[in-house]
Formats: sequence, C-alpha cells, structure tokens
Amino acid sequence: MQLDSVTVRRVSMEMLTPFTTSFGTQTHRDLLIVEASDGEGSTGYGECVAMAEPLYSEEATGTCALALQEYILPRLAGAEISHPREISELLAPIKRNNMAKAAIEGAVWDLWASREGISLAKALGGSKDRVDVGLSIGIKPTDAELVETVGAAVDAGYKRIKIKIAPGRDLEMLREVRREFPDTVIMADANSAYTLNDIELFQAMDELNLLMVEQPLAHDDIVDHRHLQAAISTPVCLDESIHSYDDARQALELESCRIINLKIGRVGGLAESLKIEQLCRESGIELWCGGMLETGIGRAHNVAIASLAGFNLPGDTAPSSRYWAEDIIEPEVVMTEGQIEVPTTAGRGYAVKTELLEQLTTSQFTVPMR
Ligand SMILES: O=C(O)CCC(=O)C1=CC=C[C@@H](O)[C@@H]1C(=O)O
Ligand SMILES: [Mg+2]
Repeated sequence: MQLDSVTVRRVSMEMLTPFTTSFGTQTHRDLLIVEASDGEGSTGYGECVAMAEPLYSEEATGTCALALQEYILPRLAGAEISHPREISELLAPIKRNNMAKAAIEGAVWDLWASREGISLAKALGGSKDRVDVGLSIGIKPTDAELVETVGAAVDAGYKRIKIKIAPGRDLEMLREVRREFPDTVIMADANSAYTLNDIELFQAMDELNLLMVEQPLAHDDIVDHRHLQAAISTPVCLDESIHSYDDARQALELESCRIINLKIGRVGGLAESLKIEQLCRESGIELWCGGMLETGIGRAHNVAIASLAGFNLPGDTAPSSRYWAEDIIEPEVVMTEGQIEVPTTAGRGYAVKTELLEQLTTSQFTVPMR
C-alpha cells in the first residue's frame, strides 16, 4: 500500500485530575494525533505521547511536530509499504526522535490492520482477550489524600496501584499506605528523582513488599541501576532508561532491572516494542505497558500491545474515564473487574470522534505522501 496523505493535529485536552510527578504537575495534555490516509477510504491513527515540555525525555510536542513535518514524513513519501514493520526500517537513519517516529508508525500499523480486516492486537501477535489494568496515582498534597485515592482505586478493582514518590514524599508515605492496605499490590515510581546516595532509603523500602520500584535513578542510566538492584530485594523496573531493544538487552545483561515498563512511544514504535517483548519473554523478565496520559487513540495501541503474552503485569492502561470528561474515541475504553477487553474489530477497534477531535485541535498540517 502507499500513503496518500498524513495529517498531524496538535490537540489540547483538559485532564479530569491534575497529575503530579517529581518533575511537575499536568492539568492538560498538549499532544499530536497523526492520521494516515491511503486515499482509498481507509485511515489509521497514531498518537505522539511527548509531554508539552521536554521533562520526561528530550522530546516535546513542538519538537515532535517539527520532526514529523521536516524530517520524518518526507522520508515516507512515495514508499511502497507491504508491512508496517518496514516503517521503522525506513526511519532508522533518523536518530532518536522516538515518540515522533512512533506516532506515524502506529498510524500505519492501524491503517494496515484496518485494510487487512484484522485487529491491531492480532496484527501484533496478541493472544489475550483481556488485559489487566493498573492505576498510576500522581503525588498527592497529603498522605491522607493519597490513602483515600488508593482506597478508591482498590474499590474500583484495579489490579495494581502505582504511587509516585519524590524526596520527602517516599518511605513514610509508603509505610502509611502499606499500613492501610497490607495485601494490595503496590509499586512506587520515582521518575529518576534519586541517586546512589539514596541506597539506604531503597533498602528500607524492602520491608514494604513493593511489586517494584520504577526508575529510581537518572533517566538515561543503566549502570548505576545495576548497583542499586544488587543492593535491594525489591525489583527495579526501568522506564525512562529504555529507549530501544539494545537498551533493554544491555539492562538485562548488566542485571540493572528485573522488570521493564514498555512505552511504545519511548522506544520508537510497535516494531521495536515487539522486539523488546520477545526479549523479555525469552529472558523471563517481567514486562508491562506503561502510560503517557494518552487519549483513547494511544490507549487503543497500548491495549493492543499489552495483549501479547510477554506482558505479564498490569499496565498503566486505565479506562478513558480516569483521564477525560469525554475521550476522542467511541466507545470509550472501559474497565470491568480490573480488566479491559481487547477489541477484535479491524484496526485499533475504536472509532475516532472526528468532530470532537476537530474542536480540540489547536493547529494542524497535512503532508502529501505521493
Ligand atoms: O498514563 C498513565 O496513567 C500513567 C502516567 C504515568 O505514570 C507517567 C506518565 C508520564 C511520565 C511519568 O510521569 C509517568 C511514568 O513515568 O510512567
Ligand atoms: Mg515511569
């Protein structure tokens, strides 16, 4: 197939609940929705998950829009695509810019699966009918508010609760939560807020029976995490440090982590995600699908990839209603008894609410691809 045109829409969506981590608070998502058209009536959608500012990684919504328009999309113009795996090969000469590349690559996977009449999950090799769902809770102003939020999440049926920590809001706060919820599956996400000087703090956390501690150290580190993992019993999970299959391979070789949080955008797309899933599955490393506060389009891709056998822990794939008053897809992503049903219809499995998408679009551009 050939692409006829690609439209990139910059979208601003207000979040239902502000989301605070060690690097700031988000009340809105400023993101890109990429629509790939084959000119024959089929379209595929992808989502660029970069934050508005380059605080999670070196990419930001504005840099991704520029990269797509100036460098990435022109490289795909006129390409004859027999399988969406070819997109990452065509874009390989472009260094990093992973979230920008993943947005168009995901749109082409969706378009291809739609044309083939198969679900995105099936196109990726998914085997699960439902995926287990966890909830990521931002840093709350008080421990009491956090305990209340955890209680509501447990009552809602989430299979795992992720709690953000930062210096001054960590050990005592987690002890309070563990006292209130002795049997709940709990993990901590530090978003790189600590250093090897904090080893004793993480050793103290070993008493809390956490499922994992996510990205405790620098966002681009693998070696220091090796030393931390050797010093604690709680499994280290890497998020920001893993930008590619090779990063994952090296992290496993160095025993820097026992769990990986895979984010499709962070690693450059679905083809790279499949390589990491196979590596983890064959290495006995636990894997789960992280979230970037996506709309229903990115969420559809996350549910599809999480349906693969190697994803064996609940992901940050909460339902649409956790994030948005109204999602840009229909039906919305819903959770039942802590699980989300994997769509079986062609492509991503959810229709895009094009009028709402237009209303939320703050700017857009279209690149002819023939
Ligand atoms: O999308 C979700 O619900 C999970 C959001 C989440 O935990 C994160 C989103 C973006 C960056 C980080 O703050 C954090 C993460 O590190 O996983
Ligand atoms: Mg994380």
